Amino acid sequence: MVFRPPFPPFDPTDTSGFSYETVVKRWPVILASIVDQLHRENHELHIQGQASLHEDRITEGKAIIEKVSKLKYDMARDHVMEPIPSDGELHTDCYNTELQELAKSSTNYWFKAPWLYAECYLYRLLRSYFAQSIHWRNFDPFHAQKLDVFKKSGTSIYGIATIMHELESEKSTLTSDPAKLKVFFQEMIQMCLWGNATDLSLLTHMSLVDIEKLQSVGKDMQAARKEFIMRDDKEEAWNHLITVTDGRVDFVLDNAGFELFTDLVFADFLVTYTPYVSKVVFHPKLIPWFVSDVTPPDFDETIRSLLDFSSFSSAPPPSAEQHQHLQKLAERMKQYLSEGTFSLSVPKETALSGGSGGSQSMAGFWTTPVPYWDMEPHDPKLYEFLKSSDLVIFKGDLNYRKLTGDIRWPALTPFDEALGPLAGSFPLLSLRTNKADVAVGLDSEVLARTEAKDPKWRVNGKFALISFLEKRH
Ligand SMILES: O=P(O)(O)OC[C@H]1O[C@](O)(CO)[C@@H](O)[C@@H]1O
Repeated sequence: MVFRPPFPPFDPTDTSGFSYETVVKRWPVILASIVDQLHRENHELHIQGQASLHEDRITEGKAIIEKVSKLKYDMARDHVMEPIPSDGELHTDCYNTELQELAKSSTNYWFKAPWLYAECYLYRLLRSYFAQSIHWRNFDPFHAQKLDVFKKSGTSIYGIATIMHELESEKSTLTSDPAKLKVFFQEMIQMCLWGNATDLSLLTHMSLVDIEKLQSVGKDMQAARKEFIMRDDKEEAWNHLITVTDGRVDFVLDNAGFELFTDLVFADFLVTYTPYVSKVVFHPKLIPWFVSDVTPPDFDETIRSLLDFSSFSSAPPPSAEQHQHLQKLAERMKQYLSEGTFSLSVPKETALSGGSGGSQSMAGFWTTPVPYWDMEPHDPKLYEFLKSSDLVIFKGDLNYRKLTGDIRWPALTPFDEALGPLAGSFPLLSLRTNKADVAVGLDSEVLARTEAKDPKWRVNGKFALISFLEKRH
């Protein structure tokens, strides 16, 4: 039995909502950037002076440019959403069956379809253009963008690596003092939460000396940040974690680059310093997704970049010590990966779409349009796997939208109610900066205060929700 929520989903028929703005402004820009990227790739092949060698690839590239341009045209004119072509990859039926359902209510149009469905459909449709080609099957149109932003994050990456180095020298003090561990755990959550913000000034500097300070004057600092965190379940998450011994944590990943680095650092902290966690599984997406989401090739590249001194630009340039700190941290992550302490939910060498034909692995579900409350009937294997986790951390805004179905829930709706049948299946922590209209589990006073302060709190990325829910036994 699929779950039927009591309210409708967000869609662009409400022209004051964020979904309308996305369809009108954001998606066209994303499509235009793909076209630009493909032109650049084709141009590169030309100027290499080997156009005849790459003729087939160039021709296919032009055909994909045409398809993306037509899509942009159709979208702007609110044309009907075409079925996903049979491209031999995952979920065509799932997307097309839903499209037929939408057709019954004449909502199979770009400006009428539920936003969550339409946005997932967009990335799956784009994938089909590349998947149907011979020479562009393994091409990620967002890869250059992801790498570029990551390379520019050097200053923060070196800063965090040095903090982790300092932590190491105090390991015995830290591991024997749960109060200190708790402070660090909470800081790690903050780092991970704001990891996708461009303004990284919200990152707290962490050292043992600072922890002492945090424990005494911490209230003020937390209060300053609390203003932006509209729901804060860090304490609940900690109280859960300390009941676990040698457990497994799952990260349902969001963005590649700096955000993935913060996820890896949090994971490193959990297994290196706490007795609670001895294994971490990272869940990537199998296809290029929402521009910056982590695919298996991105994951692999991140570890390689962290190990390579020349990867990052930072101002001022890093010192030899900073290089060493990052090297050591990255070596430890690499070791955790090789010994299985860290793992991906798919083999790490997995190509886009899971390789030829696409594999029915545990990563496929994340690129369906299905709200997570229907995870069990749609992907029982994944559901069972997550049920055996000691904590599942859902990163970012899109995961939050899928957890809550991107439904017009009143903001005071309890978090567990908005999760539908998923609630209580496993201990769940959602770390989300608000970039879409849906928000639940809020306190009425916090809501009123925030509304008065910044009416754009739902979508401007300045506010955040840390939502934890325990497993029901
Ligand atoms: O990377 P995140 O945090 O999942 O954010 C993606 C979000 O960005 C948006 O594309 C809007 O900017 C939303 O559609 C989506 O939920």
